[in-house]
Amino acid sequence: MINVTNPATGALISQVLEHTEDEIKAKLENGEKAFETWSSINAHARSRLLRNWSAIILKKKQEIAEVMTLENGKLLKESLGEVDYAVSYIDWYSEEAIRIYGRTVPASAESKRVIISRNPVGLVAAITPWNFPAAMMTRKAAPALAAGCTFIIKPAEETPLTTMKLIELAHEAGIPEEVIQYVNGDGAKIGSLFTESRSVRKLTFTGSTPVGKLLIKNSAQTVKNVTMELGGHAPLIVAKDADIDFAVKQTVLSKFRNAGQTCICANRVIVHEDILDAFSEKITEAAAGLQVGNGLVEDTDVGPIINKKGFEKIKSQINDAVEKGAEVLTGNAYSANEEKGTYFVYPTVLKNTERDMTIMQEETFGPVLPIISFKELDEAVALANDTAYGLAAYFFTNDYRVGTYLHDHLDFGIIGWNDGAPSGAHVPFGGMKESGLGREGGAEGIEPYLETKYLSIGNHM
Ligand SMILES: NC(=O)c1ccc[n+]([C@@H]2O[C@H](COP(=O)([O-])OP(=O)(O)OC[C@H]3O[C@@H](n4cnc5c(N)ncnc54)[C@H](O)[C@@H]3O)[C@@H](O)[C@H]2O)c1
Ligand SMILES: O=C[C@H](O)CS(=O)(=O)O
Repeated sequence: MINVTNPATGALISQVLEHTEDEIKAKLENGEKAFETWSSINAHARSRLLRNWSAIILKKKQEIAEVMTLENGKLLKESLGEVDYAVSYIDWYSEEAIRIYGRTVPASAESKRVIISRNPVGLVAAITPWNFPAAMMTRKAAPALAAGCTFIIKPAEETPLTTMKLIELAHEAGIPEEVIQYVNGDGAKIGSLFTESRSVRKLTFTGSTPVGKLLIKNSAQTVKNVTMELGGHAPLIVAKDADIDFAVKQTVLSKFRNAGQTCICANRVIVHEDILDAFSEKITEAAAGLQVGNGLVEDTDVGPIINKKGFEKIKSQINDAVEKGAEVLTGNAYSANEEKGTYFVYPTVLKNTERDMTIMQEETFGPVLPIISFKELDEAVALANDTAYGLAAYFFTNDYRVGTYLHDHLDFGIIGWNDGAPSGAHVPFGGMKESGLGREGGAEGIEPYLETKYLSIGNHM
């Protein structure tokens, strides 16, 4: 059994059966068999079924959001927002389903004709993280189903309930049970079953970079098509001319969403030396004013850390920075109860950080904001790009030349210019370098679920 607990209280909220190896293999076979029927249903019918799914989820929005907050710990208002965000992917791909175009090209001889078509890859296996249990699932399931693929997912052990609920609602919407399925259990074990299986033609993973690397390696044995949405370490540059108050608001929005546990949270703030004190003072005041507590309580701004492992990583990064000379402007305070298994980190702002500090090199995944200063723009770019990651980056400036220079020189897949919240179903979300492979969302997000086939017809009249 998997014990699902509330990270804010430690209370056991549910127990979920782990699937056996035989059950998982049977589901994979069923998913492969169901592909023939599902992929032959016309795209307009698939589109309608996705719209049904979207409508049914929205009717259950409050219930789903409450379950999400109970198992994830995020604020109820964030869970409500995530349900809308998750549904936006289903809506977007319900429309893309009927816009998967092929084309003809001029043949090389009068007796020939050439037709190029786009076809679903087959059974898609997905593995998703705990931090967005609804959106990370629909960001994969919606384009896969729209393309005509069948789908099986292993949600994170911390947050299986939200994903299980969404799949139950998909069946209620008329999407057949074998077309979209879930399995629960140990990630490593199920990951191996997915990568070894020849029934699975596509593996899509959202999670940490180390696990992503392992899955890419193991997928080579059957040459699987892979999408990897991995770790991040977002820089946030505040230029000399920036509107400081606006930059502070957007930095708080980016940094403290989901208690700092998102892949695109600002992880390093790089501020021009002329405005360093003014920015530091304002961001510290804002961070110190955030309420920490249970996500179900209305006035809470920052919920719990998901587990002890995440909590200890955050603490170790703060301790390392302080030992190497960082100044704590606010935070570096904790509320932990080992017996209950509850862990809270108070919003923390660090100043006088240096590149050699762990917090400047590794993803934090917590409500901690290290600040470093720069003088010339190329120095800011060098600091920002000094990471193995390439997911999201942000900068705040009203100078067109500064903005275009930074856009051109920052090596990140997602860039927010005066925008701390750049995500959406309409844009190709994803990273460069060790932040992953492929994109999810937008026109690009259905491509990973399609194979291109061309037909050359000879001896034509
Ligand atoms: N790029 C994105 O879109 C995105 C979105 C959300 C989270 N993330 C990243 O995910 C990480 C946080 O999530 P997490 O702690 O759940 O990550 P994680 O990699 O530990 O776990 C993610 C999923 O992988 C499973 N898993 C764990 N070990 C596995 C293995 N050996 N083989 C197969 N599956 C395995 C887990 O059970 C879980 O379902 C952060 O690095 C964050 O940046 C990235
Ligand atoms: O944590 C990663 C998510 O993809 C962030 S977002 O909700 O998509 O912005």
